[in-house]
Amino acid sequence: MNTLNDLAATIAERAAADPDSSWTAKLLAKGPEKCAEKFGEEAVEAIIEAVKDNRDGLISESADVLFHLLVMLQSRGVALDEVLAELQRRQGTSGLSEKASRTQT
Ligand SMILES: N=c1c2ncn([C@@H]3O[C@H](COP(=O)(O)OP(=O)(O)OP(=O)(O)O)[C@@H](O)[C@H]3O)c2ncn1[C@@H]1O[C@H](COP(=O)(O)O)[C@@H](O)[C@H]1O
Repeated sequence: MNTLNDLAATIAERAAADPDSSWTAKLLAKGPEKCAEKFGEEAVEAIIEAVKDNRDGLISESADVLFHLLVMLQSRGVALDEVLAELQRRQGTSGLSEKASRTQT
């Protein structure tokens, strides 16, 4: 998890950097919609590798997905810690129980 935290900190720093000097700064300068679009593209690429059962491709594309997720969060001012806190809150709650509680009327 340290790697993700370190990457989120780098991305936050890049928000104030010159777009000509950094891919992250360049993407952030294009706005949240572009960051979201890029995240979607990377997610689709990861899906394709998973369907193809290409292990190395899935690892590589998953790294792209995580990086671009963090850029998208940065673009909307959401901290990684907020997402981790939500995951922490869900710990111990079965996904099946949670789904059942939502579908009951
Ligand atoms: N983890 C990443 C990372 N993963 C992917 N990418 C870049 O994301 C870009 C998008 O990938 P694509 O496959 O879409 O390539 P593309 O050239 O845009 O292709 P198309 O637009 O033509 O589809 C590529 O340029 C990758 O290099 C990343 N760029 C940066 N980081 C991290 O962010 C740090 C800061 O990077 P800079 O902001 O560039 O200084 C780096 O030290 C890394 O730790």
